[in-house]
Amino acid sequence: MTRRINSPDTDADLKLHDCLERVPRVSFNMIAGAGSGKTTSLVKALSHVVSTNGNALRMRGQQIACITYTEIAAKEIWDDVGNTPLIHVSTIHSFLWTVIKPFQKDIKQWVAGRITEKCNELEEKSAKSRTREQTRKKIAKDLARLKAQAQGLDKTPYFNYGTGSNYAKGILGHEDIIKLVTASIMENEVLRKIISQKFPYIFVDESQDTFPKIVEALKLVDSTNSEKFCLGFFGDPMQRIYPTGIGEINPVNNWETITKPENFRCSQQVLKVINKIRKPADGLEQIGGRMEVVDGKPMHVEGSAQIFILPIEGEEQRTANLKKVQSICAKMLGDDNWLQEEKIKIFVIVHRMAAKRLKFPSLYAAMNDHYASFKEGFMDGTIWPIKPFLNFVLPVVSACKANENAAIISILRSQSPTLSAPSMKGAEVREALEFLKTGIDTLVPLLEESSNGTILDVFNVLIKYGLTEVDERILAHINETVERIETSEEDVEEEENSVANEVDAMKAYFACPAKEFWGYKKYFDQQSPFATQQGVKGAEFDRVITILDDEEGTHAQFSYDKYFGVAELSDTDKKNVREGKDYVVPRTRRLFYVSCSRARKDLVAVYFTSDVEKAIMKLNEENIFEKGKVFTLENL
Ligand SMILES: Nc1ncnc2c1ncn2[C@@H]1O[C@H](COP(=O)(O)OP(=O)(O)OP(=O)(O)O)[C@@H](O)[C@H]1O
Repeated sequence: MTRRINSPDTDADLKLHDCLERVPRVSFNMIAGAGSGKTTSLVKALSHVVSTNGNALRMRGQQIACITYTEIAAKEIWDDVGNTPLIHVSTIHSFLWTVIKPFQKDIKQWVAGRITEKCNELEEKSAKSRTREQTRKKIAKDLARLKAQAQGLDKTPYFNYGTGSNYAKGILGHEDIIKLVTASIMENEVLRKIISQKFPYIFVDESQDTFPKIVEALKLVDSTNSEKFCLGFFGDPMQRIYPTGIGEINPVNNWETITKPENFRCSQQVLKVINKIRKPADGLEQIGGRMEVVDGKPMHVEGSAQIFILPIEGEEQRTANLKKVQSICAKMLGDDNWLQEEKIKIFVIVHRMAAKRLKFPSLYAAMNDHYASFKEGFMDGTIWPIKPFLNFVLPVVSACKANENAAIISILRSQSPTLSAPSMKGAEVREALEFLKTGIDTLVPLLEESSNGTILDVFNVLIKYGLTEVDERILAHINETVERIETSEEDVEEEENSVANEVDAMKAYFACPAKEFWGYKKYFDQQSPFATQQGVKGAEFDRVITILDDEEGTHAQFSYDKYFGVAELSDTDKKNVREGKDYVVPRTRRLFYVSCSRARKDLVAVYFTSDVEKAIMKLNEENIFEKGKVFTLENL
């Protein structure tokens, strides 16, 4: 068992354990600030149920469900609770799929309805007089595709869950899974009973970012079988990052609300900063702070928190200044770890900034700037254009560099179409291996640091030597057989997802230097010091640099200049304020809160702004960082 399980029970833990033991069961909502040990309480609750009720659950074939926001978080919790089969830890999509997958007949029926719904939407759009001819052409194609899929449904034997829906292939994407399962739960009492019987406990971590529809559906499962079912949410509305998240969850009458006043993560200086950031939002002030045993006695960790306000300047100058900040911190704090990449974490607002610094800017731009459908899957490595690199090129070239011949042969055996010919025997195998060796000898130099080889060059080698299967969609773009249909500008979503954009993205992708994939891989494997401010929820690090830079961000959602009062609010912002809606200032405050609260010991904010003078004035007024902890270019 790990540290999390071993940390002492707090009052909140005792209250929670009481909810778990009471008959009839009591659902609860744990709401507490950053680093207060919500995930720790969750892990301890899981362990508590296993030890008090495990045998009964085992006998009835029941499990405790724990829903996390990311696969990484799921793995961490899974490791924490010691991998027991009584606990089902997964992301929400994967959990919902577990719930619905036995009902294949109903899924097929729902898909048929969904296709009809999509067709109706398209037909309505096509019928509108302002729809342009080009858009109509695309709609006609989409309609034909959907109708073909509807006809092919009978032949689809089984539906599965994937990243994007492809009904003909029996794949349901994330969006469809959410729609399908929430609708089924809301409409079907039997399904609700089945869920609560199979999973008599369902816990949701990071509940502030859960879709409202899912919360509603789970609440209904709770009320359907409340005597024997326990639903528990663990969250912090101040840490809501995504606009689709529910934020605050309204408890139902008989639910317990559990709060945690402490912060166990942050040093004294960091705690002061995050309390001040939070003050204008809901005023919650955490107490305590990180403890360490010094000379046998538990002591508060003092730590440090400072901000550097620097001019925007060019990209190179910014990178140079960031290095200088690290040097100053090393000197000021007497800690050389600030100079080592693996000992610090740098939070950027968008991946693009990390991409520039890790030397994959064109690859990033190709996958982000043209075609909306590629964006999301690029950063988690799930989109089809990059699969041959992740599954074949990078592992093979790495194995070549390390002289691991057995690994190369094993990859080729499982992937190479040249080797898969059923008739291959004796001499033919030898010849094929020679041929593949020539292919690999041609491939490796294309990925060298000194090479100008492009991604298209790499694909040509893969195809010529039959090193690995290349997806039909990639082949179609290489052979330029994908028709470039322009869409009108009247529909942004349509525009972002048009075939023309896919063609542009693939063209830009093919032209990228292949060697950029090394930087991408480092980032993707989380081996670089960079992470995004949105992506670090739930994590913690000793030394944190968080970069506040509106120039780098293309997100209109966040603006540090507006947050600090350096830039004026736009008319839309003002309208949102008047209407009491969420807007850029609270949104940026929450992002700032999440990133600063990741620091266990030292926190450095580096704020790049076009108006340094005004920023200094505003920060001194705000007093988030103590006097003497606001530095400028002169201090570097
Ligand atoms: N009862 C406790 N005693 C001592 N340390 C604790 C306790 N609970 C949690 N911690 C430590 O505090 C840190 C934060 O815990 P945890 O990640 O569970 O907090 P959280 O509330 O889920 O954080 P966040 O919402 O900011 O992601 C971890 O290092 C954890 O080990």
